[in-house]
Amino acid sequence: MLEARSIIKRFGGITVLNELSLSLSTGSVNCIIGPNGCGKTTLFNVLTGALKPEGGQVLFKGNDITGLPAWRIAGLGMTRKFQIPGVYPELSVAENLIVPLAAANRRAGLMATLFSKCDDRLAALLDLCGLTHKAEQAVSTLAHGEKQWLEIAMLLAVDADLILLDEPTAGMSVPETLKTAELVRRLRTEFGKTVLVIEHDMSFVRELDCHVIVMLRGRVVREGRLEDIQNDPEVIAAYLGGAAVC
Ligand SMILES: Nc1ncnc2c1ncn2[C@@H]1O[C@H](COP(=O)(O)OP(=O)(O)OP(=O)(O)O)[C@@H](O)[C@H]1O
Repeated sequence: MLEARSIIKRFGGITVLNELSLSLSTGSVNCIIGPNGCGKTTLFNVLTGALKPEGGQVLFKGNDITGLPAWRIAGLGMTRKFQIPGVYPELSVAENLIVPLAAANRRAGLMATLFSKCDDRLAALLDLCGLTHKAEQAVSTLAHGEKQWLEIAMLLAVDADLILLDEPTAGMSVPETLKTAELVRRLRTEFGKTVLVIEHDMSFVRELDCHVIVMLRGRVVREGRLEDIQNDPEVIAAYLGGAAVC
């Protein structure tokens, strides 16, 4: 689905991504962990076209997308969630989902059925984010976690192949975090999506039970199951100067 080859990104004299390489297989859930400032968000910015790299190559579904503008990359099927929920607070939950559903229909050339074709998919998305009973409620009245889940469902509505989530559990309670892990797993199992998540919360990473990618100083230094990497000396040293990862 995605391959990053030797990506270099510098800000002034500082090299933030230092020949970073990674690849994501289609239909996989992947989680990037790494200490503050190691370049995780910068990587998302390069992958999605918000930043141009100084070196390297990004391949998405076999196409070279290096340096393409963000709107082109989004149109090719890569979508991203920021930490702060990007929802329309004055619209209802259902309306928030109908907007991206209609946009997807428009892209697919279904102009005559822009809204009428949304019904089945709307029900599935409301179920995914657990908000069927609040479909007509204004989004401004939702709890923080509910807004995050709604936005993930909105990403699904545009029918992207690759979904990038930047710290989706930030500010969530433990039950909300567990529910978010379940939702992200369903993106793969029920909808066949490829997912790449940045996350600091190790209980969430464990709950996701996915492929873990460890970043350190702008590179990928380890990959594998959480149970395999959590006792790695370099990974432990990267966190809190030696405290265990979990
Ligand atoms: N636009 C920018 N201009 C200059 N420096 C930047 C810019 N964006 C990021 N940086 C720097 O690049 C480094 C990596 O930042 P980045 O946000 O990618 O790290 P991160 O791993 O996502 O951190 P965190 O876990 O705290 O979110 C930091 O030193 C940051 O200050």
